[in-house]
Amino acid sequence: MATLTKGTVEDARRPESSPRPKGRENAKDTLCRNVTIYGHCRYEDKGCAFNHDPVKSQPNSQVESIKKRFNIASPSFTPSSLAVNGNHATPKTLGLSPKAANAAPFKPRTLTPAPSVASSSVSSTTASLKQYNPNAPDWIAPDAQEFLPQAYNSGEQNAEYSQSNHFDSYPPSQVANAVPNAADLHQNGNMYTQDTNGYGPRYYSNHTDPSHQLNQNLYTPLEPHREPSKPNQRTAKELFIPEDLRLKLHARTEATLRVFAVSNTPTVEHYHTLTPLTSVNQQQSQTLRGYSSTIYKAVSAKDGRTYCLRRIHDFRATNLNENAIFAVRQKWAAVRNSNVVSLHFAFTTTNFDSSSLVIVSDYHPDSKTVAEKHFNQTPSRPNRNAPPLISEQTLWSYIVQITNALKAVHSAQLAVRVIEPSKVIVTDENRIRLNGCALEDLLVSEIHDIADLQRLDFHKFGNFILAVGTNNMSNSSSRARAPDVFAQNYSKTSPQLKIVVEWLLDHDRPENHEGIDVLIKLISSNAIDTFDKSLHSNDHLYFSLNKEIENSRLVRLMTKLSCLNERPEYENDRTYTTQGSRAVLGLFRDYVFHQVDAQANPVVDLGHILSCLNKLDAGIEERIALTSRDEQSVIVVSYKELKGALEGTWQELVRRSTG
Ligand SMILES: Nc1ncnc2c1ncn2[C@@H]1O[C@H](COP(=O)(O)OP(=O)(O)OP(=O)(O)O)[C@@H](O)[C@H]1O
Repeated sequence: MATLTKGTVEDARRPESSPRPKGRENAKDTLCRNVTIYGHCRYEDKGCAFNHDPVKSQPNSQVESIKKRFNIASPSFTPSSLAVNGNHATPKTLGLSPKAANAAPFKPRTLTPAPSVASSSVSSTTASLKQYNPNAPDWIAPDAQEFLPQAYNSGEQNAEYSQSNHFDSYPPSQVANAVPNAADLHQNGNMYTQDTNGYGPRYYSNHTDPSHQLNQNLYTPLEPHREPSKPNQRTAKELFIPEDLRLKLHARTEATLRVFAVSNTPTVEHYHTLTPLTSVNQQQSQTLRGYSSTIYKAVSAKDGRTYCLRRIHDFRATNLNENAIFAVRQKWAAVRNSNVVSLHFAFTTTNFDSSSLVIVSDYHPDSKTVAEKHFNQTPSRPNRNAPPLISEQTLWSYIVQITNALKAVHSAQLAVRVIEPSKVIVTDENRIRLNGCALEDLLVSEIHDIADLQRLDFHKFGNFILAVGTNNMSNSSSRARAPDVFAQNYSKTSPQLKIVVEWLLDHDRPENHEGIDVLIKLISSNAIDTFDKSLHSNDHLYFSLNKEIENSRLVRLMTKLSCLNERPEYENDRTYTTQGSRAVLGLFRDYVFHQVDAQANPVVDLGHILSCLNKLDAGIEERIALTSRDEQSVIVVSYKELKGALEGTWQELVRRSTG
């Protein structure tokens, strides 16, 4: 890296001018500045009196020493104008320090052997500084661990990650405060104790040669092949999560956070901020064994998560089936299946205006019941007699998912008992979950044989498919005709569908003992199709996640830069951000974010910003010229050096932080 301070920048800005030494006596011993700056001097053969051979001008050991001393840590680099908190500081205050000015020829005073570049360390750097100027301030940041690619070895990878806490610079306690459930993240993913910017080893074991270094500063297009768009057709959106996915996740966040400004709902047990999800009309319907019910989302004071509370109105404690309450806590809470809404526990309360039974389950934001999704008549579908048919593919997907749910429930020696379009919720595109589990058990205290209840689950499952496939969830007389209507709708395209529905409906006969495994065989071919689609969608999410990894490392990087830049109050040192590594980082911030054009209009170029930050994060060898705002100081620095400066300064800050 070349550091050009006020003394030298004059020459740097004068296009390769002939040097004008004042005293020519010792000129032959002095290395020509054009050689220092440009690598050669045009006036070498035209009478320039200075020395043009760096090797001759210095004893061998000193050449390396010079290189080393003129680096980002060199005390002579103090930009003459670096803004403090956005204000342009006066060049006088922040200009070239007198000590640095004394160092103009960059000539070592003593001819001691220089330490090798490879073994640079705090002490060696400081030592060379002392040779250069014994009075140089010791503000140099401690050397950071440079990005040194390691041989990739999956077995050792985790060990390395867990040990390399020197990269982890975010104090865990602060993260825990900022991110809810950070403790879980620590346990499960050790997410915040890894290499800060997400860089661990990226080498394959047979590619240990550093010349095979990967371009880690580039976004990695992992998606499957598609027609490449022209550069002018590319948009910033391609760098981020797909718009439809973003909107979907955003809608979920909104649904979770949305509450009424004024609410008179009470707090029950440790659940507060109860917000009804059921409309008033829905509350009045008494579809649950004559009880009316209301669904709330509520926040648990214990863990801060949002749960779903189903309140059964006017439920007398004397009707309570204690065995069922116990089963919810013990058995149902243990059923964890991707197609069942997980139950947690149930309790009675008098905190509402009447005594109530409350069942606590997982909350799935922005979900609808199957009835709401498929049976609602809308103005766009005025012909009630001919609602659009649900596709065969969706129907198979529902069958496979409910079979998966029943497999888990029946294996736990339980029965669902309520499988209706209003008690199955759609939580994503065609993703359904049984939402009526344990309801009947809690509301009715009759004791039944579990095998009978499981058999009836199949029959109810068959009725559910009929209702969805015929777009009819109404009374039993129309249900009687449902199999024929269903057959008309689907038998031509999928005879197997008819066979499965008939098999399910046949379970109203007590002597039918065929269980879930027979059903799984019947639907196996379609289960494979559904599985394949699910894997495809999983892949798609991974592609999106990959982009977010690239972006999240930049957030961490920007967090560091923001913490380091402009800290005039730090240790009461108003010059903290205006010297050495911090000053260079300040210039880099200007270079990345505060670009202007020739007319001083701001240039906002996302591509430039992302590319610079990625290069910094990867610490590549590419060099850039950073210029102070008053254009009086220029420093040529590589991203690798910038990264070292950033990490070192950050480590220093974290060590001193009280967090
Ligand atoms: N666990 C849950 N997470 C998120 N939303 C839910 C959950 N359970 C139900 N909901 C939503 O609450 C609303 C009401 O659900 P509910 O099960 O009471 O259906 P319903 O049509 O009102 O049935 P009923 O008329 O039998 O009470 C629906 O919009 C549903 O999507």
